[in-house]
Amino acid sequence: MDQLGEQLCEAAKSGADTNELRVLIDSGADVSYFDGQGLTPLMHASKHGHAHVVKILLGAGAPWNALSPSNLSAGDFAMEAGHQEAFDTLLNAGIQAELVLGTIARTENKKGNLDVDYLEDRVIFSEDKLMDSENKAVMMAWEKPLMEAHAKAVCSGGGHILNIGFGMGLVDTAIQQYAPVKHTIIEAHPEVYERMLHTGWGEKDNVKIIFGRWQDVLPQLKSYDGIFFDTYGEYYEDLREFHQHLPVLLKPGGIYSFFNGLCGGNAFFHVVYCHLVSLELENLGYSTQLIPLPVKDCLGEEVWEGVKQKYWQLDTYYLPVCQSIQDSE
Ligand SMILES: C[S@@+](CC[C@H](N)C(=O)[O-])C[C@H]1O[C@@H](n2cnc3c(N)ncnc32)[C@H](O)[C@@H]1O
Repeated sequence: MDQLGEQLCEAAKSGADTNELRVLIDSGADVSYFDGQGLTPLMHASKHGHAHVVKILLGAGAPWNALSPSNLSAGDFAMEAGHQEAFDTLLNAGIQAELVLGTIARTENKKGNLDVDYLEDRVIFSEDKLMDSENKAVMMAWEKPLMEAHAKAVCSGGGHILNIGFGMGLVDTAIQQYAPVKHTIIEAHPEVYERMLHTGWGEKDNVKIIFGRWQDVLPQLKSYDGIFFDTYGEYYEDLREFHQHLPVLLKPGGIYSFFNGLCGGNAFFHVVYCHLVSLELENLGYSTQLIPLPVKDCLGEEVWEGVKQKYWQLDTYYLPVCQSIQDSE
């Protein structure tokens, strides 16, 4: 047991004054210390709403994204207890750190894992899911209501719709219900593509399928009234890269949306990433509205049977609806 670390945890818990904290830190107390409960000084301060302590610890280099044994971060503790000032301070720290380092999403892809060779591996189709060769879910049927809501958003202006990532075809089936003038689908996995052809997607009058990675087929694309993005085995960086192309791909007045599974295993990290992606889109000239959709009821434990990783563990899904800031004014 580290005496100074323990003392710092106690001081953080009791909301000690600035001097006391400084003396401890200057004497070498480890701001990243985990006590017997697996909690850091920052988690203790956040849990008890001592915003001044949170600021000092963050300033001294305490990691904002450390996790407790139950996978909660300091921000989760502040959020759960309703400590607004501590929460805002941690949120700001998280956004700043991720803007500079992008540490979480660079090591985690959409479904929360590293999947470099996904496009070369076999996939397994079943009625309620599409899995990769390691039994990680590429797409699951519980997302159907979400996909229907995404389709409604991107089809709101009619016209020409682009969807990236066919998966189980849930969003594309929903898009078809809006009878778009033209419906372009990009799919990169050979077996998913084959299945699209087998199930008649290649024969629909208004559908154009482009086989390949979106990164490679960009020169074949036009501009669209609605765009949806939902790939697998990619990182936040890929989503960011895709966003750089929006000014060319999205027509004036168009609507863009994407599957918002960012850090879907941790409520606070998810909030950080919702802010981050909105900020980055704003820098490109797009406003983002996040529409809350409750998902708790369609996500019982049985849904995850046979699936290697739960890529979504939160009660509410925030559906992004993005449009040019000029259009939204
Ligand atoms: C999560 S699923 C999409 C689910 C779909 N939204 C639905 O409603 O069923 C992701 C799909 O993106 C495809 N994909 C992965 N990387 C891609 C890329 N770089 N370009 C195009 N498609 C990609 C995968 O093969 C998979 O079919």
